[in-house]
Amino acid sequence: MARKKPLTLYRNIGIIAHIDAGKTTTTERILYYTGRKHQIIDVHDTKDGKGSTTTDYMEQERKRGITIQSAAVTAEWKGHQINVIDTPGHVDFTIEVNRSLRVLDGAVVVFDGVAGVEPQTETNWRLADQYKVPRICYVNKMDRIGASFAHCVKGIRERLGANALLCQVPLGSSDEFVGMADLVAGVGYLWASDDKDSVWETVPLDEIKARLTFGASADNAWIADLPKLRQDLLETALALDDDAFERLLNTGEFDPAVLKQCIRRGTVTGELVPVLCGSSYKNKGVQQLLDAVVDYLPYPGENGGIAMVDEDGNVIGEQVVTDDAPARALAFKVINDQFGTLTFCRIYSGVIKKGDTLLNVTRGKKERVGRIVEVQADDTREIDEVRAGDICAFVSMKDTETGDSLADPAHPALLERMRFPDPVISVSVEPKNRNDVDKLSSALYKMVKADPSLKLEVDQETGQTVLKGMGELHLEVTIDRMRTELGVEANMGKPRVSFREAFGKTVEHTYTHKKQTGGSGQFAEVTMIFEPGEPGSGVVFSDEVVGGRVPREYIPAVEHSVKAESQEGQVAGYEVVDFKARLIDGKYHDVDSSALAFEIAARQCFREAQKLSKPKLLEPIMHLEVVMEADYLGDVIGDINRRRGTVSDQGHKGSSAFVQGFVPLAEMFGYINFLRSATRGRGTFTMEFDHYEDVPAGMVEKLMEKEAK
Ligand SMILES: Nc1nc2c(ncn2[C@@H]2O[C@H](COP(=O)(O)OP(=O)(O)OP(=O)(O)O)[C@@H](O)[C@H]2O)c(=O)[nH]1
Repeated sequence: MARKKPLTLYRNIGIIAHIDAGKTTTTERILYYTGRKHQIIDVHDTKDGKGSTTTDYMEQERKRGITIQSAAVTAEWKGHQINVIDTPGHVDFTIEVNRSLRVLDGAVVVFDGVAGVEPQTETNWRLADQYKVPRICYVNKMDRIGASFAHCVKGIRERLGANALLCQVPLGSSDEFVGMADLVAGVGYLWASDDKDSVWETVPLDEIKARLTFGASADNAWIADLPKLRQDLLETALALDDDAFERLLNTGEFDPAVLKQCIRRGTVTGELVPVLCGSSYKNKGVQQLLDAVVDYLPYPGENGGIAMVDEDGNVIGEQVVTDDAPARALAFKVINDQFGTLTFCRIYSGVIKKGDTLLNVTRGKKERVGRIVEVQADDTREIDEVRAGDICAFVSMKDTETGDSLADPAHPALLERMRFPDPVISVSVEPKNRNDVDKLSSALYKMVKADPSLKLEVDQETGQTVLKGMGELHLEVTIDRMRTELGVEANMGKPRVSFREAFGKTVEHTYTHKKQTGGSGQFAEVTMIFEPGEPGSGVVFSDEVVGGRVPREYIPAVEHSVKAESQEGQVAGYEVVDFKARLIDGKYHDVDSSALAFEIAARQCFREAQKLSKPKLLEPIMHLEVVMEADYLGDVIGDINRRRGTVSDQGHKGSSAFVQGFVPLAEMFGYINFLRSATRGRGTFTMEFDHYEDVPAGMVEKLMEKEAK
């Protein structure tokens, strides 16, 4: 069967922003205006427990009012199929944004018109840069008191470094926000009311001023400048087309279709970032935003295909987005709910039908395609086939995890993998009810499978199950979700920092393992050099033995033993990272040597060498940004210094102040409580992992004492 809708009529977009900028509200309006939903339920209402928005369907989302789970929803607009992924704003869930960006073709970045560019917007913006995702900026909440389009645009230009192209400017702000000037079409839109079905009147640009009755606040200065702003837009956009640009300069004329093509080309290549405005809550600007998604964001493949890699991750080719190629898809999210496993995939090429068999190339396992569903948040619709460019979920796949490549078994190919950060914080987890041990481990396994920024370990000494993640909230939410989604209740221990250890200097060391027990004995000797490596270089083993002084068959035992032992360092039992272990010499005995003897010798050699190397303890350092009223700035900075932090930037944004800096995670537990009391509940902060750093010499014991409590 041929394709029903050409690829050019598809848009796979993400909605990304800082927490509370209005992503969920905007997604809800998109669903309303595209006719998928007939009643608007506001986030305001759900926080009061009055209803449920389509994307915030999980209980704890309603409770916390933040979108934890990103959900993919499908909508139709002017003949286009728009797949929207709503992503959470909280930094502990960056992973959600990360994996969405990997499979999307374009993004709408939502700003709170009052707050402007916020820390998480910056983080997400940089991620979108990394994945080269074309963007449109939508300055939301123009109806709020204090909204300033000018301030927001300044932030987009200066803090994000974007070549912002003003395609719209607001007409009025806060309760005077009545519409917008569309600089591309050269007209203004004035809404009759805030009602969701309110219509707008289209007014010529030069009549706008006369129609507006409100005063000249700073953010209304635009209104006097509309003709100039339009000229700026024309010149910036048409500069991408030599002929059109020349015509504009010589005659003042241009073809509106060419103007849109230029904006589209500039957006797709990342040279331009169109800026729009509106108020999703007051139902203004969402239809225009949808128009811009269709007009300016790329269709699947317009911006190139997806990289294919070899087993070491080296790029070996590109898969073009087309139906006429073997099936290739990337799993970007796995959700377990009461109906089983949903594996969300982006199809890059080919056609996949119900009943097909695919190869999970990453794991070398076959997967049968049972049911295929298109997802409209908590509502799913079954479909028979999916094609290049589609986003869908496969039901009941067994072995596929986030980041895995699926392909036609006759044409396997690995697609570029997603990168996930290592977790920096851990908690011990035990079942509330003693009989639930098995249920808990299977639930934890499911959670970890669905979220690659979680890790599960067993503490060697205590035998406790340890869950590792990206932040306190991340772990709390995971435990909460196990309860609500899988019905397993668990108790969490105290959150602990994932410290690491490293060799302090290069050490050469020999260890002889000799044991005589009755008959046969044990004998092995190894001489090894341990060298500290660059951050991120990992554990590298090299066999440099000459003349068979350690027989070949025992070398894997040495390597295995060093790697296993590096999981528990000599400073305080943390993983030892980034070193090179060189096996340079050794001795053996014809009768008494064995793999086990060499394993023991290597283990002891590693332990003693690490102790001799003046080992270092490393701790995760977080990037922190705090926003508060200016009066509290001094207290907040003083506190950062007390927590062994450093301030990298500080300043004022309107009546509020901000401070940025770096702080050790070990000093940051419960920071929210400090901030609440120090700022009378008005301060907010975001924090994310930045890098590992040596713990200062005098602090190691103190920290370890604190950890032991
Ligand atoms: N005044 C005003 N409030 C808005 C607007 N859009 C959203 N809000 C409100 O802002 C709050 C946050 O909106 P959400 O849509 O939940 O924001 P979000 O970005 O999805 O938040 P997270 O999912 O928690 O990251 C809610 O109380 C919304 O009603 C707007 O245009 N104007």
